[in-house]
Amino acid sequence: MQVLSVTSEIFPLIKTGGLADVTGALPKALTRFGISTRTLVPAYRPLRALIRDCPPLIEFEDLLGETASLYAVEIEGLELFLLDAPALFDRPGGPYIADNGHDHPDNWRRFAVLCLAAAEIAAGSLPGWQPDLVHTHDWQTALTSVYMREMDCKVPVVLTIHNLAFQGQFSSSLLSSIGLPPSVFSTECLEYYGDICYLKGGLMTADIITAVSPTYAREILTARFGMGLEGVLAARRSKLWGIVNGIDTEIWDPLQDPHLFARFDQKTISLKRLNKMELQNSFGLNNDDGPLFAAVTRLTWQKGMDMLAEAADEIIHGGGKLIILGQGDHEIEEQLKAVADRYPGRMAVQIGYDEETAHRLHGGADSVIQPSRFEPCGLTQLYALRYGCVPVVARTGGLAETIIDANDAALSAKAATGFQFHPVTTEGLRHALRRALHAYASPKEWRRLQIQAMRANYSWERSAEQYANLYGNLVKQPVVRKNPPARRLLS
Ligand SMILES: Nc1ncnc2c1ncn2[C@@H]1O[C@H](COP(=O)(O)OP(=O)(O)O[C@H]2O[C@H](CO)[C@@H](O)[C@H](O)[C@H]2O)[C@@H](O)[C@H]1O
Repeated sequence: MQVLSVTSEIFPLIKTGGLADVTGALPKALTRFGISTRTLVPAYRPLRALIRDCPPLIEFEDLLGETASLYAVEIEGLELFLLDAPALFDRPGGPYIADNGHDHPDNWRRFAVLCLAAAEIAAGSLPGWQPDLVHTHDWQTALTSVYMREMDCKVPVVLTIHNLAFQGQFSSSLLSSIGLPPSVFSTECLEYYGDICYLKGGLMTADIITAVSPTYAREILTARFGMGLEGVLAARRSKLWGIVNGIDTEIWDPLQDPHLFARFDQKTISLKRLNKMELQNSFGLNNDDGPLFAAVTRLTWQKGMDMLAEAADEIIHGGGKLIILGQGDHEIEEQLKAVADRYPGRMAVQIGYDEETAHRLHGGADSVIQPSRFEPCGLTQLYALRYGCVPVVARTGGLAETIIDANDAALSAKAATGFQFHPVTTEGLRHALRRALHAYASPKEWRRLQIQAMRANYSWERSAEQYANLYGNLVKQPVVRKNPPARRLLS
């Protein structure tokens, strides 16, 4: 089966968050089911070197008035189509945000062009290759299925929601500029409170919708987590599935990780201490026996990092230390830095995005904290499990279903892998941190939690099979089945 995945980011080429991890890992995991994926991604400025000496596969003469070229390249086992539209993608800044910290003002146009190119490919524009199925991700690529419907292209489409908070909502006056007829400006398609909403268009026109965990798939049907789209999702409920993300166990492997000072596995977990010391030294923290907590995340309200700023004293007064790596809302960055200034030698904050430090933090920290107010799946807690960090997480979304709380029953069943808290408040977080500090004080109990965490299996194997089954049902091609099919969401 041939699949066209359409995405605005993909690891290792361009990443701002978990979306890239998933779009980079899933194609590799799907190959064992006979599924071959080609991924369409914009040729952003840092990626243009990859196409310098390649001839284009085809030229698009008019994608919403832009000329663009399509290149095929293979990188680290990923087959990519790079869409080179220099006026839209060859510029400074990140995929979504300009150097001035604001969204690129023409994001509506940049991602519409990406979607239109995807639809053209799906409809057969490429000589010798046409996908059996298209897989889109989040609002940036959700318009693909709208364009496909307008072209009467019948190739089935799966749309994955990684985060419903980002919807691609723009003025309805732009409709003709994205080449769509007035008929799509209806509640059945793009219309959303008088505006146009790219994600809604995708939700209404994709054949199947997936959310990145079964819990999140249920949550988004409620007003609390549905972000205004709960009604749309309810209308499409029979097409909505939840499949939990996996992790790339080659890139996130404590035994092979090139970024670690000391590599380890379950048997040699005591070596983790060396990473902790190296980390504490490099961040200017004291090298005492207290537990080292870490957080690697966007510093935003979603991720609850303001709550962590308020609860950090619980860690410090309990004898622990804390390192935070992240960037995001200026206010939360300043709030965290101000707390760190109060606790020299015990708390450090690194503002920025740094893949290597993220690995080192997982390699050395005793615990990773993820106090998200909502979390579709979450990957950091899965990396934490694999690296023997005992996670402290909010009981929401994918966090609720991937971490087994260390309550009495789970402890005696030797199943516990971390600490959950609910309600998701600063007080709730403080309570969970106290529980973690208490557990750390018993080395035997802590070691057991670490080993149980490391035994949890969140590789892509099972989840990729669930995607393969969904694809197989849509294109009516059997795939190799090893586990039961994905759970459909019924009532
Ligand atoms: N400052 C920093 N430096 C280095 N690395 C950093 C970093 N900040 C974050 N990261 C990395 O970015 C990724 C974040 O992924 P998450 O899944 O935790 O959240 P995100 O909200 O981006 O993803 C959304 O999509 C994913 C994928 O579906 C869902 O799991 C998630 O719930 C949803 O919100 C991880 O690989 C993490 O290590």
